[in-house]
Amino acid sequence: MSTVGNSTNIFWHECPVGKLERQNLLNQRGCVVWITGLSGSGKSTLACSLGRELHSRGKLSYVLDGDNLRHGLNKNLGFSPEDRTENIRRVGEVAKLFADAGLICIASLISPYRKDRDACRAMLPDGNFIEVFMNMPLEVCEGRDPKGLYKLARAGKIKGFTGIDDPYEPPLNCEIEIQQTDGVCPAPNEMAGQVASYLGEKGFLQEQ
Ligand SMILES: Nc1ncnc2c1ncn2[C@@H]1O[C@H](COP(=O)(O)OS(=O)(=O)O)[C@@H](OP(=O)(O)O)[C@H]1O
Ligand SMILES: Nc1ncnc2c1ncn2[C@@H]1O[C@H](COP(=O)(O)OP(=O)(O)O)[C@@H](O)[C@H]1O
Repeated sequence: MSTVGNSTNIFWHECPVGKLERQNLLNQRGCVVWITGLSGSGKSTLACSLGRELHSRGKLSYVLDGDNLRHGLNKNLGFSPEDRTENIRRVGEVAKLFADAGLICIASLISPYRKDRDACRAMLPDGNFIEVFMNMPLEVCEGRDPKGLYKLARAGKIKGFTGIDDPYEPPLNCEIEIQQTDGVCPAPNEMAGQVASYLGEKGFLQEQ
């Protein structure tokens, strides 16, 4: 195809070393673990704990954290619905490249809109987008409030804060759900273990 989006007269260049060869080199399979949930639900905590767990098993992963990416790649974006959609689209595209590189890419973003997450899922081969829903009640997230943002949002000092005056659409068909048992949240290493077990069962932690 020579026209894509606003680009005309462009051509795809195939490289001689492909995804399969990279995966064989790494003895793993590339995929995207997409962690979604409210601010304070534990997305970054799970992402880091999973990264550590995979590293200890000799598996190469990389964390794409929403907050961090807004310091660089996405620093021209705010929190309007359009900007959030563009934020998710860009991270979806980057995550797809990491998965193609053979890595286990861990993306942790609020990603509040279902259609945006589904668009990222559609970028990847079937089964290679693993959606993890941090299903923590708003009261728990607000009670943690490590950055004091809920307090500011309640005081009207931040407008359009997810869960307060901006929507969060929970996944309908996620692969993994992390939730409390009897009001207790699983410890970070338990959450990471749950995701790592899923990756193992699905064959991502070995070459094909
Ligand atoms: N209005 C508003 N709503 C939600 N969050 C806000 C807002 N303003 C700033 N923040 C901070 O930005 C972090 C979320 O960035 P994301 O890129 O993950 O958001 S999104 O996916 O585009 O919705 C989020 O980080 P986490 O707490 O780690 O989720 C907040 O620290
Ligand atoms: N499983 C957990 N158990 C107890 N506290 C947690 C857990 N996960 C996260 N936290 C705490 O909750 C707060 C928010 O976690 P964080 O990972 O920054 O959330 P998010 O990235 O979704 O905003 C932090 O203070 C963190 O230490």
